[in-house]
Amino acid sequence: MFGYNSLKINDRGNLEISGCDCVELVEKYGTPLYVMDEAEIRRRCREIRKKHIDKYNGIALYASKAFLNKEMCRIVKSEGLGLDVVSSGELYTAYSVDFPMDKIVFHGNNKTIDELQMAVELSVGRIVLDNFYEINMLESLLKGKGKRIDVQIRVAPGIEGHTHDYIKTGQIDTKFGFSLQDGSARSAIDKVIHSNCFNFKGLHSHLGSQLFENEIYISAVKILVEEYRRIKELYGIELDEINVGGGFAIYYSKEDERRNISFYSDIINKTVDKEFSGYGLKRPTVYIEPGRWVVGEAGITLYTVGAIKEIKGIRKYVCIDGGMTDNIRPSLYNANYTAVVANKKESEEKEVITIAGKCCESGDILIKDCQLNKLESGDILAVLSTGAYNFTMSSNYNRMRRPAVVMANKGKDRIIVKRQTFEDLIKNDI
Ligand SMILES: Cc1ncc(COP(=O)(O)O)c(C=O)c1O
Ligand SMILES: N[C@@H](CCCC[NH3+])C(=O)O
Repeated sequence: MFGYNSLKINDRGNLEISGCDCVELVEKYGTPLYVMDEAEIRRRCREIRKKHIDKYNGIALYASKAFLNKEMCRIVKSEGLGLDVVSSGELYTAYSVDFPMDKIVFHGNNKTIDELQMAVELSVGRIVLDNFYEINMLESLLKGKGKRIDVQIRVAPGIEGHTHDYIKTGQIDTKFGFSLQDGSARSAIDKVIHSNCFNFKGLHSHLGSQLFENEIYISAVKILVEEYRRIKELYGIELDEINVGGGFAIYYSKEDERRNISFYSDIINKTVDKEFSGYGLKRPTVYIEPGRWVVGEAGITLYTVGAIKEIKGIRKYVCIDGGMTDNIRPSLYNANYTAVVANKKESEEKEVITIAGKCCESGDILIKDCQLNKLESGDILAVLSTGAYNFTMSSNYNRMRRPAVVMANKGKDRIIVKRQTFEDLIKNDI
């Protein structure tokens, strides 16, 4: 269905995800409900293993901000990928299930002293240095301990991807990393090389998210290799690693083309081969950090249709029992999604509707003007490709309770995150 591996319509006319009937899932767990296809997540992890780790001797970190909870950590651990974390909360979640700490890379543009301390104490694999404030804090922490840690330095290469402004990160004007244009990256490199607290492993750049082109990674590698050449010339050092970040795109709606991992990993690795050998430099280990690509298409959200309001000649609103609290992306980035009716066969009778959430915001619209089967109150609606940046960006606005997350796997389902209760909502209130 739409080329999704996870989804099909079964004999009853119901949507099925990884062999689980969505109507039965709703009867069992209620709505709104996030459902993730475990087999699809694992298939994607294995594709990354085969097409990047094994093929190019590379390293892949799952960017945990896309979708994280204890069970996801266990899956990533069992598939042998590393983890990119950006906060002590993400790190703690991984720690709680014995995720191998040496496979964790700690990012972030404003890590606190407590976070750095935790990262050092737990001996995470790499810290990605983002600014001078952090370098100084880490040095003072490490000096006391007589410890040296492995670091990468994040640089902003000064190139712009074709994606929403809010999810571009490679341009000059960004809060992330050291600028290559104004000399701050070079000062940071100098400081790190001369410090006896750090083992400088390589440079990191992340260009943005939902990037459909792969040429942008060629540009990034070409810019970064210049620095590797300069570092060798100036300091006589050849760095072991290069980290090109994540950003690989997925299918949300019919404007999007589906990308496989090789579309990105081949061009990245081949460019690294060519550029580094071109300068007579040793080939560094290539790190990639996909988040969305691993989980995005493996997830759907199920809703129950409630109120339906038609403004004659203008618009028909079909309201669902969730909205911007479980999927902020349409309101935040004008993101497009695809919806399907999950509890009845496709019929001839179609209509153009706008799917609205139940929050007190006019902007709480999940999909504007989409064509669907005629819907009635009580029908089940599925929004597709919600596996990334939905659960992790959910909120309690309007005191909505965060939905449960169910893992579907070849006809079996299990709850991996419980639905919040009313008691959860007030438990920290004094
Ligand atoms: C440093 C870093 N790495 C990886 C990612 C993962 O991005 P994506 O989910 O687009 O692959 C992000 C988020 O954009 C990021 O900031
Ligand atoms: N949260 C964003 C992507 C940002 C990724 C993290 N740097 C999204 O939903 O598309």
